[in-house]
Amino acid sequence: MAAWLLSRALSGKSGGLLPWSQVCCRERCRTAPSVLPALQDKPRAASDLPRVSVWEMLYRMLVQGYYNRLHELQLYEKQLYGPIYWSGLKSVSVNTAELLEELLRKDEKFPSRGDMSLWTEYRDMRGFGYGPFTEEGERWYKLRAVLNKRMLHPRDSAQYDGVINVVVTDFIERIKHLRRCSPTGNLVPDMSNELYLFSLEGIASILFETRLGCLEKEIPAGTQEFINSIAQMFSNSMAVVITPKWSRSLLPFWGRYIAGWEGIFSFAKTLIDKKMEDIQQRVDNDQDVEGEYLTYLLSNTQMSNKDVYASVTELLLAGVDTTSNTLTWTLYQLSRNPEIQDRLYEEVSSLVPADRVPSAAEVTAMPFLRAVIKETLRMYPVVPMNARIITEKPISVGGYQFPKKTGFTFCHYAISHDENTFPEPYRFKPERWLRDGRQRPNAFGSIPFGYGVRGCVGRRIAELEMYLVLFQLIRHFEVKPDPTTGELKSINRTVLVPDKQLDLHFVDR
Ligand code: HEM
Repeated sequence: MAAWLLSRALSGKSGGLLPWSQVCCRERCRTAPSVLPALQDKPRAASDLPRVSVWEMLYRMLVQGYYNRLHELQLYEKQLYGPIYWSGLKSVSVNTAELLEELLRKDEKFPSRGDMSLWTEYRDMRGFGYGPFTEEGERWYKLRAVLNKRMLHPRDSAQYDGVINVVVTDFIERIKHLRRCSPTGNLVPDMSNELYLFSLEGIASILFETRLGCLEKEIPAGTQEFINSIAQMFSNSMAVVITPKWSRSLLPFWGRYIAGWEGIFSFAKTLIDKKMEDIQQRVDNDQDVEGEYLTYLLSNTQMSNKDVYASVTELLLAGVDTTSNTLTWTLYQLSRNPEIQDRLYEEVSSLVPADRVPSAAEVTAMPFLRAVIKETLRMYPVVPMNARIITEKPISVGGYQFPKKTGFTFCHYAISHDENTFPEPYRFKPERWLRDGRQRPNAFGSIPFGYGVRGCVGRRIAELEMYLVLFQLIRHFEVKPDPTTGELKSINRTVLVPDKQLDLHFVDR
């Protein structure tokens, strides 16, 4: 997901880049504004704000090597320039919860994150439609109205607990198998990879209504090719953004990038076409058409096939790395905080009898389980920055007046590490989210799924997947760190990922 962030960062339209630099900041530190006092009635001109030039951004990213720590740059820039500043020519970085709230409450009817040409070009070439990520304006609005049904409301997503629980059960079996293969009998190497396979299998079983075999001992060849295609598309995206169009026939990146998309779409299309044939057969035989999400899209809506291909593919791409990396960070933190893990175990083992798997209603009613995921997403917002372009009219934010078409970059990572909102921001403290009489943090301090009508459509599914798998993992195993792993740092690969492999011990309860 988040291709738009990649292209914005590199085109200088975004706020989030790098360093901890030695670049002289003395002057800027003196001039960094705070937000204007509410008493000042006349908004100031946007040109009064400090500005990070495109060259500074490039220097920090390429020379100082912060290209993969864009989230850390948000913290540094806040010190340097204050809570709101220009990044490049067209984008303004917003770096406090209060300003973020002010801006998002003024968001438009058809919110836009900006240029998505990195993804739309392939769809245009092949005549596919656009999905929820790439579509804009009224067409996007209508598309979301269709996609939201059966997905966004907790009541709708709850119906997938059976499908997800089957995948979770297979995942637990896989963990047991991997443990047996290790010299100590309980070590599972490379949890990020395992959780990626789990997340792909989980979301595909909802979207395609079929199993891909990611959790089998031998992953089927077609599924492996699909996984490789996704990796190929993402790994060539950066090169495609930074190299000029004229070089596409000379350099290998564009060809590989397109080949990645071809593999992704052809796999998705095959599965969707097959489902369509099944539905047609049932209709021809006067049988009821029953099914999950894909059946709903194919049989109950006005969507054309090419729109279904695009939407299902985009939902799938958005739903794998996000969920799997959040789970990776959760297990990492739980392994290092045994007292928090014990408290979670107490909750999961006391609320559901040991001989059955939990339902959606049961896991969503577990306050500590929910708090653990919420705290993980605060510390490691898997989408560490986001964006909006306000296209229709001028807008004032923080006492400054911006012309229409101004882009805004949201510094989610820095905002969710602001110690004014979250005391001890670098400590994993799920209890800060409990509704037990304590004061709740500012809601805009951590909005990992975005906000408003353009917010994450898969949020409820993602939460359900994460609750169900975490429940089973913690009920079955005590998760312990492997001493060779040490401390993990987060790096930015459009989503926040660990800088090295995470191996964990799974000891039977
Ligand atoms: C931990 C898991 C996830 C996180 C943290 C996450 C986060 C986000 C964020 C921050 C956005 C941008 C929202 C905005 O601009 O206001 C987004 C958009 C989106 N997400 Fe998720 N997401 C997750 C899982 C999923 C899953 C499982 C799916 C698919 C079922 C999904 C599908 C999408 C789609 C399609 C969009 C674009 C929506 C639009 O533009 O209308 N996400 N997500």
